[in-house]
Amino acid sequence: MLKSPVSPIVSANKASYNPHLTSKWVEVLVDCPDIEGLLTYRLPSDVSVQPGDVLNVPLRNQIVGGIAIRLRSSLPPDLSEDKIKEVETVVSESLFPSHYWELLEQIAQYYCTPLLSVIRTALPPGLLGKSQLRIRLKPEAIPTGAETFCSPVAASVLRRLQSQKIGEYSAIYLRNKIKGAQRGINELMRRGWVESYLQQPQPSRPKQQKAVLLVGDSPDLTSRQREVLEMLRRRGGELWLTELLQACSTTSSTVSALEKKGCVVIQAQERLRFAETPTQEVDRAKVLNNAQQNALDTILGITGYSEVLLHGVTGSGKTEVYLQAIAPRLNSGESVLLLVPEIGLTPQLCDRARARFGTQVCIYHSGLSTGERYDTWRQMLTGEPQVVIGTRSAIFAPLPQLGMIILDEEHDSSFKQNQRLPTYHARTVAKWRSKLENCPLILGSATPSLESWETQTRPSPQKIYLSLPERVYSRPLPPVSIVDMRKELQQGNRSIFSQPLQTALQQLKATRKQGILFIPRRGHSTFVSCRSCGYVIECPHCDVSLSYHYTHEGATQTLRCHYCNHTQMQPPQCPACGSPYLKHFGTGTQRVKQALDQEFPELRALRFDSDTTRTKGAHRSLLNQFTNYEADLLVGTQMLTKGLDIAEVTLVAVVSADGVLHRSDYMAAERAYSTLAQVAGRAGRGDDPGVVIIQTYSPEHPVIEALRTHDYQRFAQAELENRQAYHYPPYGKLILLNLSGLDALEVQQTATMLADVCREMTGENQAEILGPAPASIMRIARRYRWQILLKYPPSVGENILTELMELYALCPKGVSLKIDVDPLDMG
Ligand SMILES: Nc1ncnc2c1ncn2[C@@H]1O[C@H](COP(=O)(O)OP(=O)(O)OP(=O)(O)O)[C@@H](O)[C@H]1O
Ligand SMILES: [Zn+2]
Ligand SMILES: [Zn+2]
Repeated sequence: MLKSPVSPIVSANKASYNPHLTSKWVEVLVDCPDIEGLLTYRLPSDVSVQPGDVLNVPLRNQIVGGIAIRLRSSLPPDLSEDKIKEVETVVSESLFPSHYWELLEQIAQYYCTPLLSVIRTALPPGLLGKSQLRIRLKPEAIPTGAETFCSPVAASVLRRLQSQKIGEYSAIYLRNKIKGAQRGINELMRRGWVESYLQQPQPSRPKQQKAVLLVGDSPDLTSRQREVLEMLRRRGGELWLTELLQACSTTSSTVSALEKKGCVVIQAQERLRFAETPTQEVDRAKVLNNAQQNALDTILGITGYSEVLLHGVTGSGKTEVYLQAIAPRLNSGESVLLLVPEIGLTPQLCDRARARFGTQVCIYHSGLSTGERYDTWRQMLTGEPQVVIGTRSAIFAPLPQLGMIILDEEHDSSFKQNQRLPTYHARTVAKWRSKLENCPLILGSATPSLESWETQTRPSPQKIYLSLPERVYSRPLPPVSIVDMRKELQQGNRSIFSQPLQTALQQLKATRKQGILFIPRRGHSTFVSCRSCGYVIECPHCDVSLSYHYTHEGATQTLRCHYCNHTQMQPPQCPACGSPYLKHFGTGTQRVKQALDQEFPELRALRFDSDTTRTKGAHRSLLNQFTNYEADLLVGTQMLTKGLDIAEVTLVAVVSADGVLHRSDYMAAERAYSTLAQVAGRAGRGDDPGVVIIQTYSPEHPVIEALRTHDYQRFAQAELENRQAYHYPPYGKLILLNLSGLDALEVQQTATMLADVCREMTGENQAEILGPAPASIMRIARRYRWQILLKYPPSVGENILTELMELYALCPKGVSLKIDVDPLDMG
């Protein structure tokens, strides 16, 4: 167990210890963006509070929402008792699932992050701000003459509530109208005559719309009103108000007149969250093949926690196994978390899940608006069985009855947060969470991360390896041919496309099949340099060259920084020597598309990269165009590697593998293998067999060799041997300290100082401390960057984590420190 860097949360479910007997104070996370830390409040003697309860507390003459984080039996010395205000009410008890706070605390400890930052990452913004406490009568519990039993103030609250037909008011209203109302409310609650509840939020505007429902008829209607009813009847008895008004060219007063006559009901309804989703067909479970059935049976047989690695080659039907494993969980009232690397890239998965489970599917990711995230959260808290499909941050989904966690494409590095604290990996958090919840964790991939692979090599009853070695219907994996681009050049071929690729492209049109061209980079060219003096145009704010962007004939030629997004026009001459001869090096998606247009004008190509998919729904619409055969080729970056299942794709070509092969960090080979194997896996998923062509200047590279033979195991084994030799993960642990600041010298000096502190802290033998050294890109967005890498045996790591927290306090104001535990991006 980790030592806690902060005083531990009193866990709500430790029955042996009753915290509110000894605790007089509670630390509260208040819903107020400009307040950084926790605020301390006094606990009223008659109120019991547990961590995780939602409270109302006074703040600056207002009552605001807050979450009880920690109970305290004594005050910190710097707080004086008379300054402290009292908790107003408990709005909602145990809003969060029981192990939720333990999980957050574990994350804070492991990722060297203040608990508060973890909470802010986990909870959607405004969770508390929008919650409004309402008080309602429980008429069945109120005896006759109730008023005479209670205090005057309670009686006046009671009367006020009874005066209202629905018997309820917001707490704020009552407090405004009745002096001392809170005391009265508390008393009524104790007597069980009223209850409080959190008002459901008003869902954010675009989703809430007025619908008109046809409910009856009436003999005295105007002809206009009849028309409206007739329209409703013809359209199935239900229409959005706006559509109805438009269809009948009438005004809302006509419709409200109809409502008064009892013919229609106007109702605010939630417009389906995914308005862009086409209406779903119902999808039934497929008959599984033997390997799938075996995997499913094993998963269904698991009780409690187990870590399952579902290793299925591309197109082996992993998704079908997930879906069939989810169904019984839902039926037994449990919920399931299905994490995917990027939601925009998996419209197919979301559609399939919706077609199977309908409205029980809930999509959660950080691209949702604040309102949408909030609504989805509230929906999850209800405890209704549901499948939450989401990205990394959905691991924090507050599902009360969690029955299973699935990570699809578990090898994908987007599961790791590397920008902000906590730098958590959703897979690591998923392991903790499924242990806490005592439920299975399914890790699915065609190219498992070496970490997950290695875990399986150490047998344990709670580790299960399942393999789907074949594609569905025993379709073959596509043969992979490697093209040596050096030879192409020798043979005088200067095109981006090798001879074999040209032939394949020509056949595509003839056979009416489709292809995918993978290019590691977006933009046109990676850099622009001067032919006369060699000057390379760089970003003014970062130490990187600018990429050349040129989308089509006649478009503006711009230069853009892919790190800070600085954009400028391409200068007409070299800024250094004035020569007009600037050359574009490297090949990006735009350039490939242009070359295609020139060399294969009969092929229609669509560009699929982060430049063309910036707008909401763009992924889906581009993929729709492609599946509707409005294009022959999809030309794109990394995005192509994830989950595309398009039957007509028979050709996959990697235009240049070198861009992914040659990177300097220890993960480079693993990342290259999985990226290229995943792209290759898009070919031949339908009835027609596929082919894969990989163009490279390094055909002898071991990654390329392994791809040629689809031999993941051999690749994994060889790569693990490398890792072991150099004590890299999974045989060693890494922590990367990233420092950055505007003042180059200050950053460097701080880095030197921190490295010394680390050396003292960890002692000899325990850890290897590498650096300080400038980051591989030393300046990004004007900030200078230095790094220190800690490398240590897995066994000693956890004590270090606690001590590392102290480093934050050592940094001067101008230098920010980010501690990245288990870094994947060494940049
Ligand atoms: N038992 C089955 N019978 C018929 N078709 C199936 C079966 N299982 C899966 N399929 C279909 O096979 C295709 C590939 O399945 P799926 O997308 O689940 O593969 P996958 O293993 O997730 O692939 P990848 O990892 O490459 O994305 C899908 O179109 C799916 O509908
Ligand atoms: Zn020049
Ligand atoms: Zn820049």
